[in-house]
Amino acid sequence: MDDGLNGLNGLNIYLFNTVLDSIKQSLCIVDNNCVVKYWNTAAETFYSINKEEITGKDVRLFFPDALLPKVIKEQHPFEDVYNSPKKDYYIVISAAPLYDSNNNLIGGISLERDITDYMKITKLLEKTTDNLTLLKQEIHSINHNKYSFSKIIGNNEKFKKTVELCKNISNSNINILILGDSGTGKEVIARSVHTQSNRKGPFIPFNCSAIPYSLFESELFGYEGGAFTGADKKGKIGKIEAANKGTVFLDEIGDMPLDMQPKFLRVLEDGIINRLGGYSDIKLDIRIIGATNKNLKELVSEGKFRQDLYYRLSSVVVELPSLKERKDDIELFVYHFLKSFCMQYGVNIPEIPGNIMNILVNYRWDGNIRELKNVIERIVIMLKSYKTGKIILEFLPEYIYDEYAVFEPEITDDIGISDLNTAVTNAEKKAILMALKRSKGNITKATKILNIPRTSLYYKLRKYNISMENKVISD
Ligand SMILES: Nc1ncnc2c1ncn2[C@@H]1O[C@H](COP(=O)(O)OP(=O)(O)OP(=O)(O)O)[C@@H](O)[C@H]1O
Repeated sequence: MDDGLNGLNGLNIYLFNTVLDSIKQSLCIVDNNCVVKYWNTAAETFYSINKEEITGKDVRLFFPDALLPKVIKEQHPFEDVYNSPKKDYYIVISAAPLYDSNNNLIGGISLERDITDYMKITKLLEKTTDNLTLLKQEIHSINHNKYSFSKIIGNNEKFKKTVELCKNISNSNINILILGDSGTGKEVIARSVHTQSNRKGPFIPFNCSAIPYSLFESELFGYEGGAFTGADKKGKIGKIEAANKGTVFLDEIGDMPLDMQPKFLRVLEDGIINRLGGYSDIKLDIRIIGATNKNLKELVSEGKFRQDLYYRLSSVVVELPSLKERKDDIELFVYHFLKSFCMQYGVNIPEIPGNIMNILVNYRWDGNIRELKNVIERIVIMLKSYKTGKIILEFLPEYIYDEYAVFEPEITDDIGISDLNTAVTNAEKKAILMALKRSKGNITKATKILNIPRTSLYYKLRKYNISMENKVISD
């Protein structure tokens, strides 16, 4: 007769132990009083509890929340129950009641799969996925908010006040007129206002001076199918309509043709447009930002710009200072653009020599920030191609360095009477010095003036011990 777990003896026990110890999962067998009858080697290793220690004892003494007592009580199997029996360890338990041949409950068995490594990898994966999501969001926000007030550079007080004003009115629907010379950042400001406004529609720029008169109306207001010869049969929406729920940026607004201005005034007043060749009004939700480097008031007095349009446009007028009015920001811009172009071109960020920074700070910058940005890009490109590792004066565009280059060698007329060889030598030295003076120390130009190869000039400089130390432009 089978007496359950207590019926295991001799060979049976030996075989039983060998089989169960070869299982890689932790295994525990208890009798119907929850007393441990078997504890395999894998369980010993995982829980650091010896067989001798636990066998014959109530499993609840070691594991108060063990699953086996529940299995025995409910006589119900459990499969793949997730548990973390100790910190940073994870298992999946399956447990079932055990019955003898007469179907009497004799105990329970549990098998535990160690999934710690799997859980660690899963957690790592989750973390990596989270990081990836964050990075994606970051990239999205960088790409979509390429223009935002936080990216606008400038510590100049006048400029900071202007930016503050723009920030404050971003959220309202008020029209803005931005005044400033070319390259002072009018479009950057307009785009930042749009980003900050949270208007759902797009930012549509339109340059009033870049569109031929014949296309102006159809480009800005759109047209109905067949409105004019060559027009698309389906018609086309104009820039203003395309910016519905967003912002239209009208650059060079002073150049808007006079006969277009009443039509545009209607957009400003009622948000209504009529496509070219169309009869129905199209109501839009539009914010207008205009910009110009011209004196609009003067254009009004000359009759080139409608006064009512001017007043309507200039609810808020923002004036951007030119770069020479914000000299205190030039160094900041230089370092900002240097860093960003070095990253773009894969060049180590170099120091800027004091004399070069001096030139950059004192230059006129008629083209404002755009011009400065282009000069810094040029410097970085030269740095990359010439692999000098440092910025030299010749990297500056010629029109800038010519203005600042100085080379004042001492040229004496007192050659004196001497033998012919000495006289020829002295004359040659003088010619070289004068050529260098005229070329402001530029070797290439001096060789052209002297009509000799570059190598010859270098040879003669050494021969006559002519130092180029006073020259601002290095060669
Ligand atoms: N405050 C600023 N911070 C960083 N970059 C700027 C700033 N202002 C202008 N820039 C850069 O200078 C360049 C010229 O700016 P933007 O096109 O806005 O000038 P603009 O006044 O609209 O010129 P234009 O009248 O010729 O259209 C752009 O490349 C822009 O990125």
